[in-house]
Amino acid sequence: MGFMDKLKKKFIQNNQEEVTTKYKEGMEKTRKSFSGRINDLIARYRKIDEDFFEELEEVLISADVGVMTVMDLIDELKMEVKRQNIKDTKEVKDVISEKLVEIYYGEDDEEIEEINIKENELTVILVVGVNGVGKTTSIGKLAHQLKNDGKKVVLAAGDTFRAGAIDQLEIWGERAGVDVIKQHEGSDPAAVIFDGIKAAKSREADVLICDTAGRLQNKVNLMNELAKVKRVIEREIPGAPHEVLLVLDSTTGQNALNQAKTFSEATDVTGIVLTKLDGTAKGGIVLAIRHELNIPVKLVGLGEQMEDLQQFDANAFVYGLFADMLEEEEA
Ligand SMILES: Nc1nc2c(ncn2[C@@H]2O[C@H](COP(=O)(O)OP(=O)(O)OP(=O)(O)O)[C@@H](O)[C@H]2O)c(=O)[nH]1
Repeated sequence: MGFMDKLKKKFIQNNQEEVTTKYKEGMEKTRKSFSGRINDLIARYRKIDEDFFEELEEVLISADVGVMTVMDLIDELKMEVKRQNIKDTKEVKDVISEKLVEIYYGEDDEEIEEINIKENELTVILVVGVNGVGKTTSIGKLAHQLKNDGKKVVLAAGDTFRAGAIDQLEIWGERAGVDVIKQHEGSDPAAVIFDGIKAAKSREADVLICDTAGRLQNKVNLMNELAKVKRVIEREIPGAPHEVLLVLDSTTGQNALNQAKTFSEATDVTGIVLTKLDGTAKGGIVLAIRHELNIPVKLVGLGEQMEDLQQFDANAFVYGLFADMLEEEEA
């Protein structure tokens, strides 16, 4: 049984078909482009040779997989093709799917990296990222999901810089049915977050999600602002923040990678929220982020609905990428 068949079986056994459907739908653009180009390659090359690998390399790079990641992946593929003595290009697609999962998880045990939510104590999540990437939307969706899981959630409107950011967060708070702590535009973000902590404590909340402004023009300012916010949080709650989530827009490709570099230099980013994966044909960015920056992707945006923010699962991701392979077989 091939890797993709095994994946399918595993998802069915675990009653996770809903997850695979979300990924399949959300990754349609990437699948059509990426998998389509690989199909085209396979049709043109009967035998696996150097030229085949060279073209495959181009396909992977143009899907934003990242040059370093692609090099490693191609090396792995070459070894595996030799080891299994694969001659037929048709079989190679299954090997690619397997290696993509392996390259994502790297040396780690294959394990989904969940958001770190503490039991019986207040969890503080700091959310950073530049404007327009889907930060507010993602905070709203996360709040909604945590609330559905039975958690009491409070939001702190720490983006006091962008006009309208506070109102927007309030709208999401209303939608999700959670409290939003705010001050006026232009006030000190650290002060808002301080208020948020006080409120979360007195209301016995389980999770406090803090929005922040993401001004990138000046790295020193960004660093200072984030450091100040973190100091306030650490002082009030030892061991917090429990997560620093960086929101990136997957449609921005290399820019997203550059933002990740800048933010991880400014603060300890513990996880990535990758939005708008449904809006790009270059979903390979997930692999580049993980492999080249070594920061786990914890959540992905697969659409505009509340439930479309999904925990990242590399197996489901690869399943979404190559789902047409299984349908071909079934047909
Ligand atoms: N299709 C799709 N759209 C998304 C996703 N996440 C966010 N969006 C959309 O992206 C747009 C920008 O999102 P916002 O949350 O308003 O952007 P922003 O991050 O608030 O800006 P800041 O709060 O200033 O950082 C909105 O129209 C969202 O609906 C996603 O995963 N898929």
